[in-house]
Amino acid sequence: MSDASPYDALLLLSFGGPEGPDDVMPFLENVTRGRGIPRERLEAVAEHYLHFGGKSPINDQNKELLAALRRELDARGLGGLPLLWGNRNWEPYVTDVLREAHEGGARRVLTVFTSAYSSYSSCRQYREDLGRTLQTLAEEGRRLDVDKVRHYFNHPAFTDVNAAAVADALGQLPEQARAGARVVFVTHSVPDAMNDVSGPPAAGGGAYVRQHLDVAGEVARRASERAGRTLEWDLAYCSRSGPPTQQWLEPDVNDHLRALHADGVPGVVVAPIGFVSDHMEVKFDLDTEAAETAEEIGLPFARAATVGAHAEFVAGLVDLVEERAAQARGEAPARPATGALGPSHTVCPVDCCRNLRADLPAATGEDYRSPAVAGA
Ligand SMILES: CC1=C(CCC(=O)O)c2cc3nc(cc4[nH]c(cc5[nH]c(cc1n2)c(C)c5CCC(=O)O)c(CCC(=O)O)c4C)C(CCC(=O)O)=C3C
Ligand SMILES: [Fe+2]
Repeated sequence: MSDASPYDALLLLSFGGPEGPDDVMPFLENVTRGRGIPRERLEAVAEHYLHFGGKSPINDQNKELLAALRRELDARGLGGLPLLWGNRNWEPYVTDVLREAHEGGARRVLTVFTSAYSSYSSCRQYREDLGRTLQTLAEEGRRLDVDKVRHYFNHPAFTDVNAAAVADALGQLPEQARAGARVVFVTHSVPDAMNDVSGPPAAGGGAYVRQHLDVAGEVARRASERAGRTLEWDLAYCSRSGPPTQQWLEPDVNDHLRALHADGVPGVVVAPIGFVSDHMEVKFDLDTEAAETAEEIGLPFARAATVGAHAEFVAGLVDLVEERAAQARGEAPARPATGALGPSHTVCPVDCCRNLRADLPAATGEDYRSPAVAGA
């Protein structure tokens, strides 16, 4: 019998995205407030959204994931566990969602981020969103506690579903491009400085890249087994922003495709392991821009699916919910992980994925102290 106690609600915490053309600029202002993104970059990114009718794909993808999570929870006898959805940058905003949950009786909420890796952008910034929310609710006299599931980049469900997707995409390449095809794993670029401080300080930083390399190697190994031959692979990056003076992780996927073509590689599978669903970065930066680059140079190109709401991935997330709940009850559940890094920490250590701009309260960390509750 499944057990999610001591948690009384589960929250999917995500990025948020615009629902139509009028939302695009206000959304981008929410995302970039105080972050020093050049105006030209903002205008270019607004065009990406407008190219798709001003609507981000991310909200519908989250709704699909929520429906799949609901089915899996119900199937495991967790039909009574409320499932919530909140975002950082667009409605439904996480503060509103947790306020309403508190009103409905929730006191201890477990969260799953729609992001699998360690870094300020992919982990700590969500923890700060929760920290700010708990501060707001405390000022309103509401006490709520939150925890999160561990990073799932190396959970077997994540690596397995990605490996099947790579093998499928390989099969979509024209016959003559298949044998020597390269797998190009892609993730979101971040500033070098952000990568340098990613993960627990005790591990020496650089966790963002290290985790991706670990997943890439494991996914390639599993996809090679499926394909019956050893697949060569690289890691490339997309969606660089920020001023040109700042160093971000490279190579850019477009540059890398050109370099592979120049080396005589006959085809590529582009596998966006850095994304859990087909976000705008996947739809625009890969399916539109990188696909155009490949077309231009005559390089056969197939894009591997993201995990999305795949049943095996969803089951893995619910396994992680059960695992975290068991830990919260003082039990020692199995913590499966693929690759060389082992299961990630349960509670983020002090200065994990440090914020280089400001020191803000970040919930679900070792040094986090719940704010004083007004009137308590
Ligand atoms: C590591 C990472 C993830 C993966 C982890 C996770 O999933 O959270 C991610 C996700 C996402 N990023 C997204 C959108 C944007 N990110 C931006 C800006 C930035 N992202 C960064 C990093 C990441 N971002 C960084 C270092 C910046 C620079 C500014 C800053 O330091 O904050 C900007 C501003 C314009 C621009 O400069 O591109 C936009 C519009 C969307 C929504 C997509 C949709 O609508 O489908 C999603 C899921
Ligand atoms: Fe981003």
